[in-house]
Parts: sequence; C-alpha cells; structure tokens
Amino acid sequence: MATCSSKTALLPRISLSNLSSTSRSTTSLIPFSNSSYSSKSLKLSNSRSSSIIVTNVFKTLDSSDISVSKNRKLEATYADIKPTILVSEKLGEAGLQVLRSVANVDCSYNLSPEELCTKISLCDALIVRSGTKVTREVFEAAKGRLKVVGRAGVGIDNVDLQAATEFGCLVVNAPTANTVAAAEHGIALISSMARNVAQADASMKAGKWERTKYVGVSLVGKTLAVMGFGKVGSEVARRAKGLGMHVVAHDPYAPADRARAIGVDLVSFDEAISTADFISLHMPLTPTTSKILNDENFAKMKKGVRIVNVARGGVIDEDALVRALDSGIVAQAALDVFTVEPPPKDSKLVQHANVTVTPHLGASTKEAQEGVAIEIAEAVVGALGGELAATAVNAPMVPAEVLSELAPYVVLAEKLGRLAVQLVAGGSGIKSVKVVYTSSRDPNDLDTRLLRAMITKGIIEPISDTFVNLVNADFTAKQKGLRITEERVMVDSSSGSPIDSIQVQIANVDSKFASALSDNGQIIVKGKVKYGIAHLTCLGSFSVDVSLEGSIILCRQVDQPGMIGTVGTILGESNVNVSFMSVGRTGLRKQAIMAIGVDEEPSKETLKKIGEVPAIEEFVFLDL
Ligand SMILES: NC(=O)c1ccc[n+]([C@@H]2O[C@H](COP(=O)([O-])OP(=O)(O)OC[C@H]3O[C@@H](n4cnc5c(N)ncnc54)[C@H](O)[C@@H]3O)[C@@H](O)[C@H]2O)c1
Ligand SMILES: O=C(O)[C@H](O)COP(=O)(O)O
Repeated sequence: MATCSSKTALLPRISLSNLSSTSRSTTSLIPFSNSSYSSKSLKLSNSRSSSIIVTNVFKTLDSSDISVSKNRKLEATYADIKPTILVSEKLGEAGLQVLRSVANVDCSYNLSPEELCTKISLCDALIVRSGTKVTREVFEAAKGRLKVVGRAGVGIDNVDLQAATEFGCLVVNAPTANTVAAAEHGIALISSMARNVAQADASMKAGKWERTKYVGVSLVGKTLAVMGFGKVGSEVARRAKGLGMHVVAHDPYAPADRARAIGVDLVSFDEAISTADFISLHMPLTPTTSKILNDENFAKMKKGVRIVNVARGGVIDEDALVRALDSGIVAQAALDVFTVEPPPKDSKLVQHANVTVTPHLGASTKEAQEGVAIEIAEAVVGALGGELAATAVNAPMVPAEVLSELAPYVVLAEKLGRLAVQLVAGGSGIKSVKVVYTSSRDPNDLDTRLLRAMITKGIIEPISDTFVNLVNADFTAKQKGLRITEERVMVDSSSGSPIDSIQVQIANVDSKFASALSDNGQIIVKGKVKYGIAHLTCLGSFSVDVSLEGSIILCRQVDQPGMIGTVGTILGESNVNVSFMSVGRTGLRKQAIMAIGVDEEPSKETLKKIGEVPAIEEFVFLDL
C-alpha cells in the first residue's frame, strides 16, 4: 500500500468555523440521483426491523439526518411533487394505503405491453405480480425515470434483472409473506391429488356416483422428495412430516442443519427423483432449473410417481410430462403453475384426466395478499426515499445497522472518488483504480460493496453524464472500462470504527496538481472520518488534514510567514467565505500544502490572483 511520506509533518488545522460534528451536515448521493424531486423529510420506520430514515426524496442522503427507528409509523412529507407509482396487478388494500400516503398511485390492470411502455415514462416505481412482463423495452421506455420495480411476491422471473441493473433500477420483492400460503397450497394439491378430490367432485356434479373409480392412495409412509429446500420447500416438508410422510430433499445450496432440524435427509438430485412416491417442486425458474423434469429424468423415476408443482411451470418440460403420464411413469400430476400463463385452452396437460390444475393460486389467500401488499409497498416507498431495501434483488442488501454504521464512510468514499478524479489531468483516461481500506476488523467481516459503489459514483459522475447508484455502479464501471480493485488491510485500533481509512489510488495518469502524485507516480488521496466528518488526510506524499465539505482550493507553496493572510485577503476581497484552512508541510521553510475550504466557488480572476502569489508553486480548485 502506498502511504504518505513519513517525513511530512502535520500542522494543526486552523479552523475558521465551528466544525462541530453534530452541527455540520455532509451530503452524499445515495442510492438514487438525477431526480427532479425537491427535498423534504420522508420518515419510515419498521416494527419488524429497524430501518434507515433518509431525508431528501431520491436525491441526497444527508448523513446528519440518518436515524434509525423501530416503530412502524409512516410519516411521509413530500414536497411539491409526489412520486408516481404504477400498480399493474391487483394489490391488497393495506399496501395501496401505504403507497397512497406518499405517492400518486395509478392502478391500471391488464395493460398491454405497449400500454405499459407508454405509461412507464411517467412513473417512478412499478409494482407487479407474476402476470406483468417487465422487459428491457419497459426499462428503455422509462427513459431513466423508473427507479424501483416492486414484485409483490417471490418469483422475479418476469422481470429482466439484467436490464433493470443496466438502467440503475432497483428491483425488490416480497419474499416471505406468501410462503405459508404456497406451502399450504402444495399440501392441498398433494392431498387432493392422492384422493382424486377434483375428479370426484367433477364426476358428482355430472350426476355420477363413482366410488370404485376414485380409490386413492395414502400419504402415510410414502416418500416425498422436496426439490428446492428454501422457504416454501421447507414449510411443505414440515407439514408432510406431520402427515407421516418420509421426506427427502434436494437443494444444492440448502444448509444441512436446516434439513436436520426438520428431520429431512438432503440427497442428490438422482436419489431424490428415483426414490420418491411424490415429488414436489419448489425451486426458482433459472437457466439451470428450466425443464429440469424432462424425458431423461422422468425415465429415472419410480413407476407411478406423483408430481406437484407450485413453483414455476417452466421447471417442467410439459410435453415430456404428458408423455410420462400417458406411459404411466407418472400416475398423477397436480399443477398450479404453467410455462405459459394462462395455458392454451386445448392444452393436453391441463385436459389430462390424471392432472389436477389450479390457476396459479399458491399465493392467493387473503392473508398472504395483504401481507405481500404491505411488504412490497413498504419496500418500494423505502427505496424511493433512499432506503436500501432489505429485499433488493439486484443490489447488495445492506442491513440497516450496517448502513447506519457505514454512513459517514459512504460520504467519505464518494468525496475521495470525486476528489481523485478532479486531480487527473484531462479528467478522463482512467483505467484502473485501487482502493485500500484499513480496518481493525477481519477483512472478511468488512462489506465494502456500498463504499466501492460510492467511490465509483464519485469518480464517474464528474466526468460523464451517467448517473451511478448502488444498483449500477459495478456495471457502469465495467462499461467505462474502469477496473476497480480493493485491498483490505488489518490495523490495530481500539476505536471500534468499522474503517480506519480509505485510500484511492489512480495509476497511469497525469495530475493537474503534481503534489497529488506519490513517489511511484500514482494519484493518491486518503481520508478518514473524524467526529463523523469526512477528512482528507493524505494527498500524494503530503499529510494534510482537510474537512471534506464545500469546495476546496489546494495550493503548494514555499513554507513562509504570511501565506494564510495573503490568500485569505484575496478571497475576502472577492467576497468568498473561507470555512477553514489547513497546512501540512515537508519541513520548516520547505514546501507546504495549504488546503482552503470555501463556501462559494471563486471566480477565475480570483483563482488567477492566488496563482500569481510568488510563493505559490501550483494550485487547484476542487468542487466536492
Ligand atoms: N405458486 C405460487 O403462487 C407461488 C408462491 C410462492 C412461491 N412460488 C415459487 O416457489 C418457488 C420457491 O419459492 P421460495 O420462496 O421457497 O424461494 P426460496 O428462494 O426460499 O427457495 C428456493 C430454493 O430453491 C433452491 N434451488 C435453487 N436451484 C436449485 C436447483 N437446481 N435444485 C434444487 N434446488 C434449487 C434454492 O437453493 C432455494 O433454497 C419460487 O419459484 C417461487 O416463485 C410460487
Ligand atoms: O412467486 C410468487 O410469489 C408466486 O408465484 C405468486 O405469484 P402471484 O403474485 O402472481 O400470485
């Protein structure tokens, strides 16, 4: 790690203002920017988990306003313009109320793809269930206004996540509120399939009384293979155990202790499907799971197996299932989900005598729909207010406690990025940036994704018109050919702070302020958080101590008496208010770096006058 030269000495900072950490506010963009919303306070709190409260709709996170609240009481005060939220599928009333308290809510159901694309450019958020396809075209049509897509449920296979990420649009879902409903529906399908409930009901309604035709099979003692041992899968397993079934599960990512706790054996895919009397599917639809039950795998199953699917239709090759039903490998199937929804009216699968179907009802209980509606409404409103959603699907999930702790470092990270890029001659051509974090914590316990995103934002935004947020930071960096590497260095510290210092190094560029270059020719800026305020502590080989607020003029000069007065007078005569000055020098009467904090941007003439002071060797104005 490159460091400030040890030969430099630090002079005490000359504070020209009250720099008390509590009275000052520092602002940083997080996680959304480029919005036209004016700022007012949006306060969210959460009874289930504490949440960050961020003032300023979309635009700025004011670290002085971050607070954590435990009572879920929504008090939202938006200024002149409210955000607009499009709800494109039926959502529970309680969720709509949450949305209406802070936003204009447009409930427009059954939109065609074209109608959705037309409406979306006027919306800041979109809430969908599984019936709306949120395609790349939707994000393109949004023209940058769409900030959040909320999926009122679990499966996000109807949202183009890659496109969302590229457009910097956060996708959040409501992953927990419908778990029990889906599990109960799975159990209902297993039971009704085993006892031919649907077929017998239809037969009686047709005037028949067919007692011998509908003899069923018992569940007790039978083996159930749960494929996908996540939230729904494990609830199905728990209930099936209660019915006296022997339960095995296959899930490459499930922890063994969770299975053990429920009394379930985790087995390989082949063992699960070849030993089961009942197979219940509970995995997401992904490229890996698409058509995972196909001709080849049906051939491995016990003859007379029964299949249940409340996950996603696409995980079964439906034509192969029809063949397996016709050949008798599969005795019965009970399906809630289909590759195409609704399936064609003449679908052989739906019409098959041994198949029981329901129209994607897994999550459709009153209780689940109210729960999902509230869960998604709170997540979307929180995200619009700058809160980092705990259910984000395409951005790092940062727990509220971690965010609270990291907030001042988030400010520091962005400011160091902005500062470093402004020191590059020409401002562009940056190919690689190295970030070094020193911390007393084990490097593995340090989640720096948020900080890296803010450094990226600080570097990219001053030199391009791209807006960067936590969602698209890595993607944008890659797009611009910017390679960001990170190093975490452990240091001894008893401060308890998560981070001791952050250093940003830019290699292979020229600097417009040569003093920012280290001995090995890299631009180096390093900072710390002191009393909650971001400080620049090192520039090139110089130790400095500059509070990173407002704008800064950096001067390298010959260390001699009167410099502070001379420059202060020039600024004063131009009516530029100085907030602080700080001087670091290499040695008595040698070279010094003077950092001057200014509230207003000095005119070109004023800066020229500073440059003309004979002892000043170079200077740069940096807008933070
Ligand atoms: N029918 C409905 O109305 C309804 C309701 C809720 C959920 N769902 C669907 O049910 C599925 C599960 O939901 P969940 O909330 O339990 O999600 P979850 O993320 O909690 O669980 C999914 C599990 O599948 C596992 N998995 C991933 N790839 C796998 C593979 N190749 N083989 C086996 N397991 C694999 C994951 O490790 C995870 O444990 C999702 O597809 C969801 O969309 C449907
Ligand atoms: O993934 C889900 O949450 C379920 O499939 C529910 O989908 P729905 O919201 O369209 O009922």
